[in-house]
Amino acid sequence: MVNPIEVAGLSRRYGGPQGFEAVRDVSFTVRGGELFALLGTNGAGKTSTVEVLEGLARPSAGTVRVLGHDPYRERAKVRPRTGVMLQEGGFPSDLTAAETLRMWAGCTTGARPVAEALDLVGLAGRAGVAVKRLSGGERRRLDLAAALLGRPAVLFLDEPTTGLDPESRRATWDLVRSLLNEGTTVLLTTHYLEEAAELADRVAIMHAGSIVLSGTPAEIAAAQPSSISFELPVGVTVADLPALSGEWSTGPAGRTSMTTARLQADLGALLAWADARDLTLPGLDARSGSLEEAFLAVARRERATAAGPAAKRGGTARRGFGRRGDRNEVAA
Ligand SMILES: Nc1ncnc2c1ncn2[C@@H]1O[C@H](COP(=O)(O)OP(=O)(O)OP(=O)(O)O)[C@@H](O)[C@H]1O
Repeated sequence: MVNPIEVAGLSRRYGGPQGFEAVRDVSFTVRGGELFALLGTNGAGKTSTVEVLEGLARPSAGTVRVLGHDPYRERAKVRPRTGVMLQEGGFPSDLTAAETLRMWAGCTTGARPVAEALDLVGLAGRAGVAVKRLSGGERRRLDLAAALLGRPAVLFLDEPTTGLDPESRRATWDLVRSLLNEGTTVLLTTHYLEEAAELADRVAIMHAGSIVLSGTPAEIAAAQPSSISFELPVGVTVADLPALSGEWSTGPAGRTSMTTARLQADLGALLAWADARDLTLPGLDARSGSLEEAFLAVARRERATAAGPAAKRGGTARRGFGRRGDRNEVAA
């Protein structure tokens, strides 16, 4: 069976052949009923990638297939079976929420009843309110309702919960989970790592137009080192601490920390050392690697790259990071 989303060697350039390459040789597949999350810092190329999948732009190189079709050339075949929630919906501000969806339903094959779509996103009580009077979070939910009108087989969600309060965000997650259970395939971009960890079957972290890390959230987290940190007790210096598998260092906030691939053994040894001296380690924190750590490591490398002489994108010198063959993939 064909995967609902197939991306092979995708590149996207703005400004013609000599222009700026925002997406470079990106490949991934999304299986049926799966949620795939694209993560990355601002400007990493997520939206530029998703726009090609949505059929809004043509690739400069490579191929994309959505439900087995080219979403740009075969838009008429793909569009009725996909739902798209852009970063900005841009609905006319004088129409009410219900009128907006009715207008949208007019252009949608086999649309759900408007009342059902409003109910799904928790806006049933706001049906008669003009878009301009909805809060930012309510507008975001109206965008989602519009994307769901056509009962799409493939749903593109570009930062769907930006501006939502924590309760609405969780309600949206529940809705996305129920759509996944019904077999919908979802491509999500988000800046909320908790959201990706909650919802995604697989994630890819983009940097400077390329995928630099991909796998399940658990695989990515497990590939990150764990850490131990605490405040030095009075009268103790870093030199007094036991020698463990990592190096101790003291950060600007005065916390002493160590990264380790052997969290349990190192933590046990540290606690035994403290017990033997009757010491309390204030603010002791021990944590396993996380998706957030992986993301921050990518962002740190980005800053280091940007500070170096090879920082210019679109030029020839882009040393070391994110190049083909230089990827840090946890799993393909
Ligand atoms: N129309 C355009 N013309 C030229 N450059 C563009 C255009 N649109 C985006 N870019 C550039 O392409 C790069 C990728 O942008 P894109 O919007 O895809 O990133 P993103 O990962 O979605 O970022 P964000 O998280 O901020 O939404 C950025 O450097 C951006 O400035």
